[in-house]
Amino acid sequence: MTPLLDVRGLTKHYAGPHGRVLHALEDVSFTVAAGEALGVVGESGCGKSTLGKSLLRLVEPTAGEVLFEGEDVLPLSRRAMAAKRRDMQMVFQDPFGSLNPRHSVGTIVGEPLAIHGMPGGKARVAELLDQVGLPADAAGRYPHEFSGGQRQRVAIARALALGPKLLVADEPVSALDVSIQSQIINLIGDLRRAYGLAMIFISHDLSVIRHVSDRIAVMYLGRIVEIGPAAQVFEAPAHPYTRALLSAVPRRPGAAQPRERIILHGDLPDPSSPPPGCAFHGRCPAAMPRCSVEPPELVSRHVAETGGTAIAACHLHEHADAPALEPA
Ligand SMILES: Nc1ncnc2c1ncn2[C@@H]1O[C@H](COP(=O)(O)OP(=O)(O)OP(=O)(O)O)[C@@H](O)[C@H]1O
Repeated sequence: MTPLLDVRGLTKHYAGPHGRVLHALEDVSFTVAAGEALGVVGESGCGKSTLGKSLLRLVEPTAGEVLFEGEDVLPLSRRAMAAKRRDMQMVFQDPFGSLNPRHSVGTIVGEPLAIHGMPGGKARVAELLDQVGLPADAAGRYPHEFSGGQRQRVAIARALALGPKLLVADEPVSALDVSIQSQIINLIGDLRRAYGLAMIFISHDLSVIRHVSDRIAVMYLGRIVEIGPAAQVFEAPAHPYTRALLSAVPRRPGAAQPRERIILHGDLPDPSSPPPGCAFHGRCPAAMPRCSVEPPELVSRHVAETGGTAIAACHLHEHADAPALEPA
């Protein structure tokens, strides 16, 4: 069956410092099925936002394909792409910057309907506000009258107005108080189920990603280094980078033993001069000599210990007789 979204070799280069090429996104491939939630996680600067924006062409990718329902959206004219955005919507991190302060909430939520000539008007806006848990009189008020969490509800209502099939949520709760974050995460989950929405949920925070994802992609320096079902990635992470990220997340209550904390030394390398070989080798506790020379491919390998399949870009995983990783 054709996946809803099929991303192939997606690459985005920016102009970097001193005339260099900044490799923000490098040869990224994955699929998302209708109704599925893919979490994308990685440190600041690894290319998560560039990925989200590239899918909707809010930045223009340098190379690759973004097949939405089997059709590559990258060659589409500006006009055809604008029409396609009925099906592909995005919610951003900053609920303060992403809403026009001069427009009432009713105008903001209703604008996509008006632009696309969709019927419904005020009644549909009222329905959307109700669905995101805002009072009916919110339509006549302005963004500054609302808290951060309420503004994010407005942004979500606007994104849902056209009945999209895919929602890209880029750090949608990172700017909010922790007490509000779970309310918005629950709201997104409820709406996703109600609308049968597929979602790409971008976050640097694995404990947030865990709650919302069917599958998880872990990014490092512009590439996916591990991807798989959420339970597999959480319970038996295959890539040493994933293991390090997870070691900082408290285990579920009742888990047998705490994870040993893996401290990563150094920073994310400079994406305008990526290291040779595996980009993670300089920080990797399991690095071997070949890691600094040969870039690893994303390969899948059956993990006897868990009975699952790990898909990771790591030389440790290229051979069936590779040494087993310790249970995470
Ligand atoms: N418009 C731009 N021009 C030049 N470089 C850019 C631009 N946007 C992003 N970058 C660079 O691309 C790399 C990836 O950035 P991106 O924002 O996609 O990462 P991220 O994982 O979303 O990080 P964060 O969570 O901090 O936003 C970074 O090195 C960033 O500095």
